[in-house]
Amino acid sequence: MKQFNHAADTIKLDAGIRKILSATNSEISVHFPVKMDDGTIEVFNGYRVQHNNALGPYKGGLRFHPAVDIDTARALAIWMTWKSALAGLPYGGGKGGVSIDPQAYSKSELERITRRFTYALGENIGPDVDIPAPDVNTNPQIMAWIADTFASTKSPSTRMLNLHVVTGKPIGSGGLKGRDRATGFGVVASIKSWAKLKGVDLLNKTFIVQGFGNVGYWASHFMTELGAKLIAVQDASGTIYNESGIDSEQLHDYVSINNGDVYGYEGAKQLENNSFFKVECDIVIPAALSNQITSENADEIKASLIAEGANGPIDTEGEKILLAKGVDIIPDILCNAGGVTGSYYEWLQNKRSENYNIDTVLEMIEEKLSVAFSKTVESARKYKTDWRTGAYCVALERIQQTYQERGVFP
Ligand SMILES: NC(=O)C1=CN([C@@H]2O[C@H](COP(=O)(O)OP(=O)(O)OC[C@H]3O[C@@H](n4cnc5c(N)ncnc54)[C@H](OP(=O)(O)O)[C@@H]3O)[C@@H](O)[C@H]2O)C=CC1
Ligand SMILES: O=C(O)CCC(=O)C(=O)O
Repeated sequence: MKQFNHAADTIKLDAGIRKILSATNSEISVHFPVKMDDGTIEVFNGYRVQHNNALGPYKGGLRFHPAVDIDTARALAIWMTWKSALAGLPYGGGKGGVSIDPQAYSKSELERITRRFTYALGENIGPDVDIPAPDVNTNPQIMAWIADTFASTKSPSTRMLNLHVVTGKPIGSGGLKGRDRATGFGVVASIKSWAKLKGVDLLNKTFIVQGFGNVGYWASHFMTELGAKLIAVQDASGTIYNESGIDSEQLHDYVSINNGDVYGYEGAKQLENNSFFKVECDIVIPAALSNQITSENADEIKASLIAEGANGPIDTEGEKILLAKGVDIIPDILCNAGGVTGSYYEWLQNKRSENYNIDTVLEMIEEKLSVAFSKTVESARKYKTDWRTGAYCVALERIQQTYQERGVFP
């Protein structure tokens, strides 16, 4: 809300629209029972927050993590509204999840948890209402279970018209070729735009990545393709470092047989967790959770660029320190918008019964992000402000325009 208020002041946002955007439209909290493998019943807490739908159906991921609660879902839903608006997509913002550690459950328990959660959400989601997608600890398999459960509540004649209730599905179930890499690809597309703007050659530039899941791995993959060198990675299991470079593909193979963890990878040495952000490098890519860079560690960062793959990785105090040091920050709502943009093309291909090829998808994502990057930089120049505020201003102006054209009530 601090970020929103600052941008709202900057563009002198209409007072009524400011009130509307300061509140969420709805906050759904469900408690649903699931039978465990041993026959006992557990009751889970799930959330879906729908912030605003002035531009189109609510859109945003579902997270399965012990830290998910209504506040997390609210912050993430609000960011989705700005992100979709900035990328020029016909969506509003929503986000949600279930408060669980998925590692504590078997695959069949996770399937039942996902299906009961979907059932509990009922008509609050739908292809033209609110369209979930993958986020932390959720994946194409989970999306397929959601699509199947949601569609099975419809009459047989309309079942197939409901599968795009979620994006990020497996390819065989209407998923988009390239949605798996869309967010990491978009992070690197934004870094390329930054490099072009600043006249920086990315060849041999060093980078570090926090989080080596979907976003962290694919960002590393595309950075490596450009000739940049990955030198440190941190995930929940620990921190690894090799100044001569870490092979992102080998690490990915290792992680996939090591319970998702980078810890123990032989091609690098282990570091203390609190040394991660101190690593001497050119670019930092946070791709894990929120509030990782704060007033406690912002001063330790030596890079000239932070590309926010994660949502909200830098808190407002940490950001002030970084901006004062002259560090460039590509804000989350721009930098990680490749994911929701890929989701948009999946939704569109489902609606149109089409099947895009991967080169077309990546081209379309890069084009949208390059436009969003230019608009952000222009807006920051116009309002003499930082890039995050510039990006918010673009998003808020678009939403303000729609309210002013249509009247206050969507
Ligand atoms: N998936 C998408 O399309 C999009 C994701 N995002 C954002 O990107 C971020 C990552 O999402 P995604 O890659 O999908 O999620 P994944 O679940 O695929 O990966 C999450 C990664 O974060 C690591 N992690 C978790 N907790 C910590 C911690 N305390 N310290 C360091 N690392 C940690 C995990 O480590 P471990 O495996 O050891 O638990 C894992 O490597 C999130 O902020 C998400 O909201 C943004 C836009 C789209
Ligand atoms: O793909 C989507 O719809 C949303 C992705 C997401 O949750 C995000 O951008 O944070």
